[in-house]
Amino acid sequence: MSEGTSIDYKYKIVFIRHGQSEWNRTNRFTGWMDVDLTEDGVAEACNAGKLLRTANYHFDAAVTSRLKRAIKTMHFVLEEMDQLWIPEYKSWQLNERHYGALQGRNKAETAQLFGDEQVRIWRRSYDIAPPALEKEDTMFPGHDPRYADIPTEQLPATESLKDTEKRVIAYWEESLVPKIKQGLCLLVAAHGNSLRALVKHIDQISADKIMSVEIPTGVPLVYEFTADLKPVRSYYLQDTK
Ligand SMILES: O=C(O)[C@H](O)COP(=O)(O)O
Repeated sequence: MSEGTSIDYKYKIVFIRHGQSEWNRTNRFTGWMDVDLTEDGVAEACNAGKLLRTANYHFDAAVTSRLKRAIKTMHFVLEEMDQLWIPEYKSWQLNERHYGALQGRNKAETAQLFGDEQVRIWRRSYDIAPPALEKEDTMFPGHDPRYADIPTEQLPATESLKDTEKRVIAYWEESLVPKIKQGLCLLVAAHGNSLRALVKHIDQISADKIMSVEIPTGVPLVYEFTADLKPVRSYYLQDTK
C-alpha cells in the first residue's frame, strides 16, 4: 500500500476482505465454496464497521461477491454504521479465486503431499492454476443455481491469479469505475485473491511483487484517487502488523 503523498484526491473507496471464515480457521482451500464466518470473523467485521463509523464514512452503495462470507461481512459493517439501507450489488466476478480441485483440502496436508514449493506456486504464482475440477464434479459452479445467469463457458473450474484478475478487472471497468466517476463512495467487500487482483491492477504491481502482497481479513483498506482514477494513496484503517 502506498502512503504519504500530499496530492489532493477526488474519489475515495473502501475495500474490505471478509472476516475470518470457518475454513480460514481450519486452514482449508476455500475458493468458491460458500463457507460461513466464524465468531471471530463476525467480530472483525463489526470492528471494521465501528472504525468506519468513527472515521465518519458514508457509503452511497456497497458491492460484494455471491459468497456469504463477503456478503455477511458487508452487512455487519453496514449495520454497525447504521447504513444497511444503501443499494447493494452482488457479482460473481468479485468471488474468491477459484481453487479448482484443491478446494476443501487442508493447506498443510496438501503441502505434505505435494511439497511446500508446489503449494506456494499454486497459492502465490501469478499465472499457474491448481488442477481443474471436472465439469461433472458437484463443486463445479455450473451446478449451483446462484450462477444460473452466467454462461457455463464463463464459469471457472480452476483459476490462476491472472484468470481472476481478468474477470475482476472487467467488473471494475464496466461497473465500478462508472459509479466512482459519478461520485459514489463505494464499500467493496470481497476476498483475499479477488482483492489482490484489484490492487495489482490499480497500483500496477508486477507479477513478481504481487506474490508477497497479503490482505488481512476484516480491515478496511481505503483508496484515494485523482479525477482520472490514478491512485493517490492507500492505507488500512487499523494497524495490520
Ligand atoms: O480461498 C482461500 O483458501 C482463501 O480465501 C485464500 O487463500 P490463499 O491465501 O491460500 O490464497
